[in-house]
Amino acid sequence: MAEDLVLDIKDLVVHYETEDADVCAVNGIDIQISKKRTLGLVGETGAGKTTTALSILNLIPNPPGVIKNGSIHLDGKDILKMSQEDLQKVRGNDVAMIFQDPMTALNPVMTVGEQIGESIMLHQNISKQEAFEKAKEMLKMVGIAESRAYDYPHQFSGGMKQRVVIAIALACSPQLLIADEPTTALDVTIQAQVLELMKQLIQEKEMAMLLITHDLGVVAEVCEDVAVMYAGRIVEKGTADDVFNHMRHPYTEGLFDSLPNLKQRGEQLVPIRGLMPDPSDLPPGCSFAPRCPYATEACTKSIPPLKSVEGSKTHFVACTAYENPDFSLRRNENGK
Ligand SMILES: Nc1ncnc2c1ncn2[C@@H]1O[C@H](COP(=O)(O)OP(=O)(O)OP(=O)(O)O)[C@@H](O)[C@H]1O
Ligand code: NI
Repeated sequence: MAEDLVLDIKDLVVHYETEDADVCAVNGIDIQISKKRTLGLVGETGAGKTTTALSILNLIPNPPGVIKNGSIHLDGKDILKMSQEDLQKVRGNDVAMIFQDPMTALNPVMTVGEQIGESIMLHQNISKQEAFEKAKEMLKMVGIAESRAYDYPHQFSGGMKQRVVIAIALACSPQLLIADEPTTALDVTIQAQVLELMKQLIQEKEMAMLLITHDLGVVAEVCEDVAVMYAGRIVEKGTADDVFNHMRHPYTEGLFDSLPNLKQRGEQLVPIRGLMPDPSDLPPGCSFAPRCPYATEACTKSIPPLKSVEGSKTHFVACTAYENPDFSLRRNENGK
């Protein structure tokens, strides 16, 4: 297991120190991802997901961003201690990142074949001609006819553009693929196809993937492991089965209750009351306490650590309520 570890983040703390505030975007998180596995990082807007992703490439804009603490090992190498030169190599060869809007990653005045070919040439010492032939193969791999290599991005639909972006990302055979809301801009049916493709490629190429999303439906589709992030902390993590079928954190329950598109739900949608706290002014104790239907005074006293759930090696939760051994979430009561 340990030798398969691709990404190992320990106690990462990232702030944005702006003129008028100290934004505590990421407040001490741990993430591990092994080969052939996908971890879904879920949470509301502003939870710190993208900040976490950018940290992995040491791409936090500085100023105002500052990585205050932590280590990030990629295949055993500490990213945060690397020289700029080594970092550049890692960015091109070991990690690839895909964003929500495929157009930002594509050049409108180059054919997609040329663009994929260019990415291949950055990593392999081959001629333009050979790279173009390989680009065609990559297109086929992502389900696009080879003949389309001669077309320009605007001739493709949104879903196909994102497939092209995936082909470019995979041209360097990265060990880790970071996908930040990769399908949010796509239609639901296309979304499922692109996710299915990514899932299949992770297995085939023996990569690891960090999939960032606010959509638990997407996580259910693709991820073996899940980390739920709230106000810069991971409040619950585990296998998809742990988090979907045996959830422990009131925030996770809140996310499920407010979700429109998960199969097993017959109930009414209930949004989580209130808003996530301002990360430059976090409340004392558990950050979710002000919105939590189960919160007691104890929850506002100290920040609950992420503790392993009794009897499980994979499931962790950060919630003071479990100091009472009889506590259980409303959703779990019937199932107990
Ligand atoms: N350059 C910046 N300067 C100041 N604050 C920033 C900067 N970038 C992000 N933040 C703040 O850091 C916090 C975390 O932002 P981040 O983008 O990591 O969240 P996220 O979980 O990815 O959200 P979303 O789902 O909206 O993409 C937010 O409060 C955000 O406003
Ligand atoms: Ni984001």
